[in-house]
Amino acid sequence: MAEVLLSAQKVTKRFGGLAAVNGVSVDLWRGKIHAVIGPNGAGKSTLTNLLSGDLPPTSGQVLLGATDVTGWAPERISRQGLGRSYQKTNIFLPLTVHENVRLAAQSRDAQQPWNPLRWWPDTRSDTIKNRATSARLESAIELSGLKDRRTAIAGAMSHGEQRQLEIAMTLATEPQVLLLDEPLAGMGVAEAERMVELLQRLKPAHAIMLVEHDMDAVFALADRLTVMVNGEVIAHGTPPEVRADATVQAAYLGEDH
Ligand SMILES: Nc1ncnc2c1ncn2[C@@H]1O[C@H](COP(=O)(O)OP(=O)(O)OP(=O)(O)O)[C@@H](O)[C@H]1O
Repeated sequence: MAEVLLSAQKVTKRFGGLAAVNGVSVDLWRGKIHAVIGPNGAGKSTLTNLLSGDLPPTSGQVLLGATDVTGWAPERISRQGLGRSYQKTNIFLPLTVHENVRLAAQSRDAQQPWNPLRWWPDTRSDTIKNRATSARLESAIELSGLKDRRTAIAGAMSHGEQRQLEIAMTLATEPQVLLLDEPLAGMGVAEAERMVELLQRLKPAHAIMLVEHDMDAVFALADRLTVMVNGEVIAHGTPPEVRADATVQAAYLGEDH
């Protein structure tokens, strides 16, 4: 049976007098893609930041599995199993695909200060740790579809491949929950199709929240949608339910969808 891996309950974020996110609740299920859509300034990025710990909520609660992570630092939430990609690429351009993903995989080890084996150089435990890191690294490269590009310099790759690499780096930390902020932004048709395939590959093992402006991709991928306008949820449901919603039609989707 599918499980809820992340539950945001009535989260609110105020910036002075502005409620950028106002009492929003979202459940993310393993094996499901939950898209959050809305016009510019609707609060989608702010909501993502509240779930990842990049911003503390003014009120409300965020549960990761059974753990209340409200107010935790992003690194701690990441260790607890949440990975996110950002709108702006986070990769090291002079390094290869392999080197970038290795850094991300190693960052997971470096994030375990309580692990006494971490300080033991050249021992069997070190070898075991390195093997675990390598396994994470290889599976992230494979899953992201970059197996044949492992020696490519990141800065010389296409925009679409750079976004794939960013997802590979997120996967190297072995997240259960993935928050993806506009993974298709700026892509051509072929690149967007490749990214849609990648998201479909990631779906079975992860709970995914997708913030995306490309409505064709959203309606092709999403199991559930939340529609935000001015920080508020104006509709939520399955793609057919949302498409048929008169408020959504008027406020956002227009007549094309
Ligand atoms: N750090 C901040 N300080 C003050 N206001 C902010 C801050 N971050 C966001 N806002 C405001 O909060 C509202 C929601 O912004 P947000 O970036 O979350 O929207 P969005 O739906 O992600 O938009 P877009 O689709 O353009 O990325 C906007 O009015 C924005 O100006």
